[in-house]
Amino acid sequence: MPVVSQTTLAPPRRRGLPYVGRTLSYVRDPLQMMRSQYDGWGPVSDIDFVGKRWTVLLGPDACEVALRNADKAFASGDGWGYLVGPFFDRGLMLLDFEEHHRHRRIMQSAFTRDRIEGYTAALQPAVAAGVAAWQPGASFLAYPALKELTLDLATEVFMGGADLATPDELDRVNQAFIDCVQSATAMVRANVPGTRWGRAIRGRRLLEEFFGRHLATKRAAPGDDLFSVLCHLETEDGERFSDEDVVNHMIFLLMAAHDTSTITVSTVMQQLGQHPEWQERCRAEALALSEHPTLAELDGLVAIDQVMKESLRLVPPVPVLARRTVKETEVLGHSIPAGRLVAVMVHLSHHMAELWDEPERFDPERFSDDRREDKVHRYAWEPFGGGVHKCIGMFFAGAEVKTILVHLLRQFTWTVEPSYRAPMSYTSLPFPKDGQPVHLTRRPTPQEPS
Ligand code: HEM
Repeated sequence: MPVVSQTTLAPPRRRGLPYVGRTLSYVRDPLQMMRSQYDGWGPVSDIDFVGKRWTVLLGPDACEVALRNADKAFASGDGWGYLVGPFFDRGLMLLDFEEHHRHRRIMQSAFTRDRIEGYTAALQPAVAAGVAAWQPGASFLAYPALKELTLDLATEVFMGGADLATPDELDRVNQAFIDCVQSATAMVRANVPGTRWGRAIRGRRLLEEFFGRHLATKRAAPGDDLFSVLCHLETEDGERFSDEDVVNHMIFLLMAAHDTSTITVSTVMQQLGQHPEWQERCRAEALALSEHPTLAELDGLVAIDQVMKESLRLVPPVPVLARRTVKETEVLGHSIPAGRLVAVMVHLSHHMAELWDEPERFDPERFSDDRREDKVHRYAWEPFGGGVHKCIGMFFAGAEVKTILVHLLRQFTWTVEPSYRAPMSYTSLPFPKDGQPVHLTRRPTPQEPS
């Protein structure tokens, strides 16, 4: 049966500057760029972006077609591959179809509830100590402090502790990740010294060498950290990851987990700093938990959960998902040829007045049981994506974000100017360029948790 019907039209094309196209508009203000694209050109249209022609999908109906991928026309690896492929080569998100299914089946056992309970337990002392070391002040830069904290947590939970490497080496590993991620919107996409792409190539080499060097130790002794777990996973049919697979998956997992969780907590801190009533509600929940909250306790949080979801709505850490068509296909009456890069712009769905009541307002209760605005459309709220590539670390991410928030709320209070709008960078995953200052104060008489 033909997938593309006789009545389909090519998507309308919005022309921009040669080669650069709409890249600068996106980097300046992605939401504004998406809105103007949707209002003027509809849910399916073509643009030039970072040197290529892309079909842009906007709104939940169009995003759903690509993410559900019913006719298996959209490949993730070839889409993301254009943006960050050489640097996250053969990470789970870069694999497709049968091969993706096989690797995801093996990796799934690293993300069972039991495993996440183990990782969450390992997080608790590390978060408590990390947060306790913060030096409060009137212009405390929340974002870099959170980034350092989540990197330390990744070292603990993903790699099995700081014994693996010296602080200097960990700094180099961190920088290598940053270089790899920042390649996404590079205009020069070749190994030219001094360019983002060139730095990313060196970053990838450093990461391969780092994980390759520690692999034998992890293979030799089973442990509870993710690196060891990946080395020892085996399905019922005896399928395991090769050494190369483990290195590729580790590099991708650390990238996938790090900036995403950091920006989520950072957005929550901004919002709670501007909405003291919500900060107090969340603090009351945090103080009611045991010293080292279990996964079940974190699951029972109501206000903190709503605030986290609302922050992920306002600032989705992955605003656009990349795909490439492997055959001609159709989206909402528009034909898309084989081989076309496709940008699934989920960010806009989070801000559409058709889906959300006053979308620009911070209103966590929209996620409460009696409102559930996110249920208006299956793809209205999609910070973790959808379909077969939906984030495998979603539940772990929730546990990590909540753990950090619980410890922050117990140890500190903070405020943020009501008029403050974070100046965001969108050259890779979003982050506040000014480090997101907050007025942070240690709580005078921290109540002992019950
Ligand atoms: C708030 C934090 C996070 C957000 C918002 C997030 C978001 C996403 C999104 C949107 C995707 C889908 C990409 C696509 O379809 O193109 C994804 C995939 C993925 N994420 Fe996350 N992520 C987060 C945290 C994590 C963590 C903590 C881990 C691991 C511990 C992780 C591991 C992965 C992996 C392996 C994939 C690829 C899944 C596949 O292709 O089958 N993520 N994530």
